[in-house]
Amino acid sequence: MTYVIGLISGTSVDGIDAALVDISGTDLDLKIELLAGVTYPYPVELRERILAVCAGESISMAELAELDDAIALVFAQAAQNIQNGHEPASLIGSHGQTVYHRPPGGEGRRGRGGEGETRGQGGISSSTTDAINRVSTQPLGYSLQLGRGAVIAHLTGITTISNFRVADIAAGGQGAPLVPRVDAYLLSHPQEGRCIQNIGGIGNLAYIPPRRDNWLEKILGWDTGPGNSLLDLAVEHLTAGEKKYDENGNWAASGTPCHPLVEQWLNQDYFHLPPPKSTGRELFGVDYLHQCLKDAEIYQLSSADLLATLTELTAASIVHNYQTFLPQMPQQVFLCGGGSRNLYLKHRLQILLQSIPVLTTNEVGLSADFKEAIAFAVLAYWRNLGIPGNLPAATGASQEVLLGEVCLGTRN
Ligand SMILES: Nc1ncnc2c1ncn2[C@@H]1O[C@H](COP(=O)(O)OP(=O)(O)OP(=O)(O)O)[C@@H](O)[C@H]1O
Ligand SMILES: CC(=O)N[C@H]1[C@@H]2OC[C@@H](O2)[C@@H](O)[C@@H]1O[C@H](C)C(=O)O
Repeated sequence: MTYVIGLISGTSVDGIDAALVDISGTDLDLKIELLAGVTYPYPVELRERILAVCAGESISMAELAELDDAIALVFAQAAQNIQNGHEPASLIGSHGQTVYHRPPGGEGRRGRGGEGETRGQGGISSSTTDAINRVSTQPLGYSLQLGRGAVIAHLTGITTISNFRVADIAAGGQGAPLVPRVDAYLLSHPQEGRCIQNIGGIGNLAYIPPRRDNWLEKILGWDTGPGNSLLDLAVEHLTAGEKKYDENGNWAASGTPCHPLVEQWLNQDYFHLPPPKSTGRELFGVDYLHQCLKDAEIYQLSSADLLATLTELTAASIVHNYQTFLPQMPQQVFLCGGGSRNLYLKHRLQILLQSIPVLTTNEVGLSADFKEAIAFAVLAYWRNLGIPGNLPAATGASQEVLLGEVCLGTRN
């Protein structure tokens, strides 16, 4: 029995998902039990500051330091609170808050894994020379998550693992998505091929073939495009900030999607980029939404029609990714993330996927709301055991690497 806390706030910036998880096993025998799952909302002012930075607002180094301090503090408080009523945890895996993500080679383009190790004649190895030359011609990705682990470890007294993305990026990967390896070990099926589709601010999938033969080598994953980010921004725009999202998709359900607009938007580069690929609000954020609003003007859409059309973009982009980049369609699709609560979006996905059942991970015993937090608890647990956490087939990294930097707590 190992009690681990997983902490994450994602691209929706809706709050800190905290999960207290009892973990056992290592990979094929990995087992988790969710003991507690709570989303701790950000203080309003802090959320606004984070969203401004995510939208590209310039801030000074002093402001960046203050923001990191504030985020680390609320993450540490979430770690303390999630343990109430339970045995203390021995480890924390904290994703932190993404405020900037640049895929290798710049936005929307894929990274390239490194070459294998070939020793030179003395001096530094030729692979080191190759790696240095490669970085000078093919820039690495970059991903910044605030809420540094050292502060969380000090405040909680618990060893904290954080900054999970940088090692994969250093190996030429996208640094995201990182959950596919966890999804594979927790949600594979002996006969059924499955897609585990997260719908957070950004959508991302893990494709898990049936658990037979060399199935582990065939697992795939990448970011499909927008999840809720454009929808949330549109609702905030339409309600002057009164509402943050479209509850159950009810508003969108009262409208009609404009299919010519969806086709126009699906023609954009990101949706045709072959995996590995990752994205964020840098692409599917405020500027993208403003362009969508301009595109929509000629169709004179109602608010409901606009939301129905943005919902259709999310649904159609997910299905487009499956039809274009998967070796074959899955037998089942399991949704997770807050978007899995959007009943209209789920309905549209079911219509577009026809006979392929669209379920949620709740129906296979894994919390759709806290799966990402659980995943970072598992990634920290693996890091602590010296087990790599990335899936090179998903991120494009040149090799498996240990994910996360370890900050020792005083309590253990
Ligand atoms: N009842 C609901 N109806 C419709 N949408 C909902 C509902 N509950 C949550 N959501 C959507 O889910 C979003 C939060 O989802 P989630 O917490 O998975 O995002 P995230 O983890 O921050 O994103 P990412 O996975 O991209 O990092 C909300 O902003 C909202 O758009
Ligand atoms: C840089 C970053 O935070 N990316 C997120 C984002 O949110 C969803 C999608 O894009 C995913 O790739 C990733 O997070 C999840 C937890 C991942 O790494 O698997």
